[in-house]
Amino acid sequence: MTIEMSSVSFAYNGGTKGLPVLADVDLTVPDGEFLILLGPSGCGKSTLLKLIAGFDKPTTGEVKVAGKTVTGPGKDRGMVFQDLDSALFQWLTVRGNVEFGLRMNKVSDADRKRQADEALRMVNLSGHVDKLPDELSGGMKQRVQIARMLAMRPEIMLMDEPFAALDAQTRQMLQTQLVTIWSEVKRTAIYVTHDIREALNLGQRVLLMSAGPRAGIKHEYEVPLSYPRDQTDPTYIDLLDKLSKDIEEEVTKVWS
Ligand SMILES: Nc1ncnc2c1ncn2[C@@H]1O[C@H](COP(=O)(O)OP(=O)(O)OP(=O)(O)O)[C@@H](O)[C@H]1O
Repeated sequence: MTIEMSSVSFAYNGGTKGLPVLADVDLTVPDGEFLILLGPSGCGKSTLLKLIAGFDKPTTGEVKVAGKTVTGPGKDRGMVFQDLDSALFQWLTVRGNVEFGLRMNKVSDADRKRQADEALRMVNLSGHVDKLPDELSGGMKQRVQIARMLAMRPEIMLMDEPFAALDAQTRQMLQTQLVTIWSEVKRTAIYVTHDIREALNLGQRVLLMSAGPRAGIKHEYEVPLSYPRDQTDPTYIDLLDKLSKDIEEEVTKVWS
């Protein structure tokens, strides 16, 4: 599904306090794209994602999904959060967590089992369905979150720094797995990160956000490389260099 944002501004508390976090954001995400939102801490990446998810409403402007104005959350959009512990129901098993949304939506027993099994297979957790979140590593918890989203079969997958709290090796392994899943399900994906290599390993397009307040999209970079990304490819190295300089400029603004 295509996502369109036109002249979107957003201020917490409806703009009564302080400056808007986001100002005049125009953005089109074509159906099936893997898009990265990259930017300095606090610039408004999560806020932008929440506007697409429908958790918040733009103060001005409009967000459309498949041509329809977003007025709240919907089954067409699934979300994965950064938080390792509060995102999962601690009292439910892996299967219980993955099936939760399907139960809420009154999906039949047979379909619920089939959709959950398929999602668990995609994240390689089929052998851990009876474990509780407490018994899982950080990487496994994030795979449960991804499975929970996949089981609902959303048209749009929204991911807010899902691997940020994980060690480098696990993060790289999950990046590879995520690209495989995205290639299989062929859905639109928007992924928030402040890690430049992660952006280049995952995205077909990387949007660099400017420092807030009144943040917007500063530059966009196409990543014309096949998966898995070869980090020694001159194009990869060139993009890494450009993005590093560009983001450093924005981080400097935050601290000056
Ligand atoms: N619920 C809220 N109420 C008021 N201000 C908020 C709220 N949530 C976020 N903010 C502020 O909005 C700005 C953007 O926050 P946001 O979380 O979108 O940034 P981010 O780019 O995702 O940051 P990070 O990379 O650190 O997660 C920040 O200045 C933040 O303090």
